[in-house]
Amino acid sequence: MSRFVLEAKGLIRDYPGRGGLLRKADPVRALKGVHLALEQGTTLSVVGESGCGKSTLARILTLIDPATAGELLIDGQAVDIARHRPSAEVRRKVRIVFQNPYGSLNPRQKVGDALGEELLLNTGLSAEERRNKVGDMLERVGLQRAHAGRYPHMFSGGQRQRIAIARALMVNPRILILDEPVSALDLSVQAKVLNLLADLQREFALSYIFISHDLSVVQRISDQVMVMQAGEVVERGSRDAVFDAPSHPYTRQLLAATPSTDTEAIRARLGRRAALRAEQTL
Ligand SMILES: Nc1ncnc2c1ncn2[C@@H]1O[C@H](COP(=O)(O)OP(=O)(O)OP(=O)(O)O)[C@@H](O)[C@H]1O
Repeated sequence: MSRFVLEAKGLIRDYPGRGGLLRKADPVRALKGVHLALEQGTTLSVVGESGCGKSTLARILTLIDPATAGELLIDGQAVDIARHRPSAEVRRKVRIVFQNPYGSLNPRQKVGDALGEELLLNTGLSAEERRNKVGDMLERVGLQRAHAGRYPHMFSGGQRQRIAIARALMVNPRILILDEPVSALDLSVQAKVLNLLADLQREFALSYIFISHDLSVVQRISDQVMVMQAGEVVERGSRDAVFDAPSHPYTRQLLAATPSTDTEAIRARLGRRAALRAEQTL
């Protein structure tokens, strides 16, 4: 059996170009042959600036959108990436959490119903068993059983993201695709949600693809990091290798431009490396 829970090979995604009246526009190639391999129980972060193709990649890995070409393997088994909707099996194994839980939760549906619906669609549990499981999961993500009767607007942003994570976990997935999951949250709330994700990963042996433009967040959560620029992977490696000794100029540029105080240490190290390199070339 493959040691990778998720593998993508040569993923290509073309979007139709926006043409004018007189000319047909060329397609936009958002992914230009992306490879990735996610090991069981680890976190692989995908970083890069807006427009580099991160969300396109997330949507293909969850089979929300089809790829134009390439291969995708889940637990070593090839899945059909030309499909527009994931099969029930893939939907159970790979779940996505978006940046804005408000957008992904139905404002008119009680939280308990949103979570219970996952069990109704994917399991044969009775109403009482579903209620119990929903209550357990709400508690597990730091909320209360009674919160099941409330609507999404009655929660803070951080709580709503906990609800989105709980919903993603209802059917015991193996892989979570986290698409900028803390980018809309205040720094202190970010830290709590990141801690929750780390605890859940250990407890449920989850594997994460963590998509973010924020290097200080990526540094906290990742095992492996891959850097994307304009639809291509320009650098990949362990977190420490990428942060301590970035080999691609674009990665160095991203690190140098990261403003958060959290990354003072990164920049200090980068400065030390750059100084060392400069000394060596003298
Ligand atoms: N539906 C679409 N039609 C045409 N082009 C698209 C479409 N969706 C994305 N693109 C283009 O594909 C490229 C990658 O976009 P994508 O949204 O995946 O990037 P991203 O790194 O997730 O950016 P952001 O963080 O801003 O969401 C961009 O050039 C974008 O303009």
